[in-house]
Amino acid sequence: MEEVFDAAIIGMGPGGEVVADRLLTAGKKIVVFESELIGGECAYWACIPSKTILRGPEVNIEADGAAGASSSTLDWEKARDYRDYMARHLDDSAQAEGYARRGATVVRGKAFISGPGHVVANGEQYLAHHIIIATGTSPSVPDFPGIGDITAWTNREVYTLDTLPQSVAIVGGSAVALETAFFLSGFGVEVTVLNRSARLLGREEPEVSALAEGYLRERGVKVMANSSVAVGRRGDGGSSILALREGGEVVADAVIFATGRTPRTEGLDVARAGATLDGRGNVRVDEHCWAAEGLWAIGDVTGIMPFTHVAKYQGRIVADCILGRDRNASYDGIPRVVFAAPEIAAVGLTREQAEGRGIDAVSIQVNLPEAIARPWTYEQDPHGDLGILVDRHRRVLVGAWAIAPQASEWIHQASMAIRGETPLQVLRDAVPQFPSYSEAYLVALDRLGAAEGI
Ligand SMILES: Cc1cc2nc3c(=O)[nH]c(=O)nc-3n(C[C@H](O)[C@H](O)[C@H](O)COP(=O)(O)OP(=O)(O)OC[C@H]3O[C@@H](n4cnc5c(N)ncnc54)[C@H](O)[C@@H]3O)c2cc1C
Ligand SMILES: NC(=O)c1ccc[n+]([C@@H]2O[C@H](COP(=O)([O-])OP(=O)(O)OC[C@H]3O[C@@H](n4cnc5c(N)ncnc54)[C@H](O)[C@@H]3O)[C@@H](O)[C@H]2O)c1
Repeated sequence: MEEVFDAAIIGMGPGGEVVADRLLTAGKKIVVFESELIGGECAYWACIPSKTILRGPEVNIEADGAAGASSSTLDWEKARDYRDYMARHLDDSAQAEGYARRGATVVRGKAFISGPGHVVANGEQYLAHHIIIATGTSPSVPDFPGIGDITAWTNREVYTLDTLPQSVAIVGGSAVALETAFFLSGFGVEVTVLNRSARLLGREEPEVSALAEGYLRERGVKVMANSSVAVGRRGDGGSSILALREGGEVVADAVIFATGRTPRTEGLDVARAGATLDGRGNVRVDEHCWAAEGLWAIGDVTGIMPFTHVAKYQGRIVADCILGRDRNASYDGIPRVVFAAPEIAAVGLTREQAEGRGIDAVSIQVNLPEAIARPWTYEQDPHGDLGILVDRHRRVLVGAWAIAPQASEWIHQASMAIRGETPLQVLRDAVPQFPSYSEAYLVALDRLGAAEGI
């Protein structure tokens, strides 16, 4: 009789790994398929190398601000070597052995679905009661005349760089563009950001966009708004030249495309197991991440919130559902952080989104040095801002953003307040540590209360 697995996981990025781990812990028999490296985009070409390599420039900027400290020259070779160590030198053999040791069948190869409960890889067919699609995304690169003539990079090339270029043009204006601009400018590379819209981080509040752009410019990054590439060509000495639709040219050693992602669903044949794709190619799922009978999808391939923490969360949801613990996913209050210097963090709704949902929301922005002590003890030329958005009728927080040191950490208070729908009176009764950035929430709530009578 043919072997039937409890679950087949296609794609072993952070989402797939969480499901695999939970099902193995529960004693389930699983088969996992990975066409590249176990750990996915995040571990080798995205979150881990980028956050590792950004740390040096961040420390340097912070050292310049701290009384009695000073920045020192960054050592690219040492930073690069540590990045490579953190990205496991692109070697996942320990991961593969680890899963095999725990009883999983590990298949290296590109898998596709041949019918309900049927997966094929390397010409072999595997049967499973549940199939989990966790195939993530690939970079989308715009097509324009001459793109083949220039040095075009995506996150893959940038986060495995061996030698730094002297100059780059970054096309895009969101998380990858900003983090990459901070990283490269921190290491002395001349950076131009070509953003096709009027503002950076266009899904966030306009205040966030303006502050982010200001910090980028402070680091010497040239930001060109409303700019898109018409034609590319190779210049003398091997440079890449971009002619812009709006007129003018940008010359750089390389062009980095930070222009979003495309779900990896091509050739997967999800329809054979009853799933459907939306207009962008994402697998459609319900609140359990259920796509069809015996078929689930998690992570970036769902297009819901393309972050590692969300892929992992959806992995927990699916594992629980498969293990008979019915569970719904909720996407309220999930943090969105750009690891720049300072960190840019946001959570919940923007004013525009709140208005779109018919919420009567009021907001306030607090400049941290003017409101609390921590920025002054942290650095000599203190900076930072917090914005909050409150539902006037329900008297709960519905959104927040912070651009300040360590904002990726203390934004979680807003995250919990939004997810738990904590009443304002409870938030006002909180007793944050003195002197900490967290004190800013109290100031914001008090000022909003005084201004709006809530
Ligand atoms: C530069 C950059 C920085 C980022 N930084 C952060 C960050 O700091 N924090 C954060 O939360 N998010 C970050 N992200 C986003 C994060 O990388 C993704 O949200 C996350 O990797 C999604 O995980 P996933 O498991 O859905 O997919 P992936 O990590 O893409 O993994 C999918 C896996 O499936 C495999 N696969 C695909 N098709 C098949 C097939 N047919 N058969 C077998 N295997 C297949 C792939 O090889 C891959 O290993 C960043 C993204 C980029 C580009
Ligand atoms: N810290 C983090 O959590 C983190 C860090 C990096 C990336 N990510 C995630 O990775 C994913 C990819 O990030 P991203 O910044 O590449 O994508 P994105 O989809 O967030 O943004 C794409 C950007 O490229 C621009 N763009 C798209 N097509 C263009 C074109 N033809 N010409 C010029 N500009 C164009 C868009 O206007 C936008 O600014 C996102 O989901 C992001 O959330 C997360």
